[in-house]
Amino acid sequence: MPNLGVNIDHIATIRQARKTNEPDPVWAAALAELGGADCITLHLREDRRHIQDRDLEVMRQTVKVKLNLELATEAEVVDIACRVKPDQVTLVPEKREEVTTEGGLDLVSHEAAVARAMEKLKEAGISINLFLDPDEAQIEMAAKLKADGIELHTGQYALTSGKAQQKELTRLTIAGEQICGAGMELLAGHGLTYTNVQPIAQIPEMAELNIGHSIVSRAVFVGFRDAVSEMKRLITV
Ligand SMILES: CC(=O)[C@@H](O)[C@H](O)COP(=O)(O)O
Ligand SMILES: NCC(=O)COP(=O)(O)O
Repeated sequence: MPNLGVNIDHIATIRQARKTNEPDPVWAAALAELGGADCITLHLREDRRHIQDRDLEVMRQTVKVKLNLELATEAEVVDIACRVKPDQVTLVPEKREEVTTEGGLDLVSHEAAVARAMEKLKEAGISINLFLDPDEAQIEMAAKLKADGIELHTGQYALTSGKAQQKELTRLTIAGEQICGAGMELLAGHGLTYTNVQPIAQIPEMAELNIGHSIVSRAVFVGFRDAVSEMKRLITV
């Protein structure tokens, strides 16, 4: 049964719509813990469209479960991570103009940049995951770089249905076998919802799912703690 990582970025998206101080993602993190979250995930984007440096600093002091920071390989954010020391980082690709993360890292083309970032983060004693598409060559490269874990990008699975979605699930399952076979931890996330999460949670050896947008959306109507509890129940049946 996987752990639940709750991504609180989009609480900060609402706050940044007015550039004020509410709603506070720090409150959301506390309520997520009360609702059963095993990990709090936040993404410090280069353009600071949602999470701000202050959010990371305060959460480092207040979050009692695992703190997972998503970041690109840019030196500026890598240096922040090395200073603040979250328990875990997940290196992700970033395009300034994208609405949301559109795919996994391309390790084959960006090996040097990823290796540079990993070296600094390792020196700071932080566990490192890479956010990848379910692609054999990418996973092989991640093993070569000695990543601690791989978070599989489930965005394509989430965007499809029927046979196409089944095919994506098979790709993710095969990638999961490769990841575990190489001794890395298996995680997954992006676009997961209350209706599509269960087949992903049942992939053998799935250690953790990171889920944000769908939980924040439901929380608007039922409250954050209940929205998290409901997701936790779904992935642990
Ligand atoms: C890498 C990833 O999947 C997350 O960062 C998540 O999607 C929330 O952040 P964005 O919506 O800004 O991509
Ligand atoms: N890495 C995926 C994540 O943290 C949450 O993605 P989403 O559920 O907001 O699409």
